[in-house]
Amino acid sequence: MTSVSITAPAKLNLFLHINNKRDDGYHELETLFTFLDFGDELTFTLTNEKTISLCDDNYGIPQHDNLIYKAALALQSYKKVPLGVNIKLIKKLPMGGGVGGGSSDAATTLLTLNTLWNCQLTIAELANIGVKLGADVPVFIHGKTAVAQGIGEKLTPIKLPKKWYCVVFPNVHISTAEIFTHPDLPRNTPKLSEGWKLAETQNDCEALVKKLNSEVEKTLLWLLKYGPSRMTGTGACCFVELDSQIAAQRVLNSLPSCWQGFVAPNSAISPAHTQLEARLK
Ligand SMILES: C[C@](O)(CO)[C@H](O)COP(=O)(O)OP(=O)(O)OC[C@H]1O[C@@H](n2ccc(N)nc2=O)[C@H](O)[C@@H]1O
Ligand SMILES: Nc1ncnc2c1ncn2[C@@H]1O[C@H](COP(=O)(O)OP(=O)(O)OP(=O)(O)O)[C@@H](O)[C@H]1O
Repeated sequence: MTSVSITAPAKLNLFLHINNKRDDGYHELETLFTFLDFGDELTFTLTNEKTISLCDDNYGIPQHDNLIYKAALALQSYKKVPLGVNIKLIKKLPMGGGVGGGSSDAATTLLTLNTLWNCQLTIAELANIGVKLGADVPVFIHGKTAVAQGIGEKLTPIKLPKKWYCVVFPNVHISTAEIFTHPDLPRNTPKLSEGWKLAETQNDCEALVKKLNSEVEKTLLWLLKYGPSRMTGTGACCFVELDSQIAAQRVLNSLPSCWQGFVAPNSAISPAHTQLEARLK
């Protein structure tokens, strides 16, 4: 049976501005997404029955709630696919960490099964299925470093220099919904003007998350020793950007044992796309 392993990469929000709250409760954002060359590992094995099954070393998410299962089911129903799949997940990305693990798993599932099940959907069609699973899924489907607007689905690709990141998970899981519904969240950052500079941006969730979670505040302060530190998404992961692998690894080597972390370079194209393309050649 055909079997293929593909990475579901982490993302970082290099900045995250909240411009407005919409009537449906979602927020208008401007955010810069970059992918990291590090992520969950998903192995897909096709089956002749229509069953979709997931094996995930018990991460505590029931199968029917898992975004991987939901993504596979959504594509199978949309294209009336007569085949099934067994999916094995090796989870490396912290859940509720702001690195988009669940969304990335869902996007990698849609991209890979589109190929393995020969669905022939376009990227736009897959993103349309994906956005119903989460606001972050489309950027992983498009797979290019981009500034996102809307709720995160209107994407403008952008080029960034290669950098290395040390990403730290302070062992607190933060609910995205809790932050977005909090009365103290700032929601009126003006839209970016032409010629904006990264140094003039911020993460609008950071002050609130720091106030609610002292571990996040401690992590940001600790990282400041090595360079400007920032939180990704609604947290809890925080990162520092460095010019070399050696410098990033040095930060990780001195990480207090109460936190976890990883080092990775950014990747202009999502590793999931690069791996799938290499497989198709
Ligand atoms: C904050 C980010 O991580 C930035 O990348 C994302 O926008 C969140 O994306 P996500 O986790 O895929 O979000 P969803 O699963 O769609 O939504 C989680 C929760 O966040 C809120 N949410 C999400 C995105 C957005 N633009 N406005 C929101 O208010 C939703 O009301 C929902 O209650
Ligand atoms: N395959 C999956 N991996 C991780 N979380 C999943 C998955 N499927 C469903 N979820 C649910 O989605 C929630 C958010 O998970 P995720 O790891 O994507 O958070 P996050 O990194 O904070 O995302 P974001 O930055 O997009 O808000 C989890 O708490 C979990 O309940």
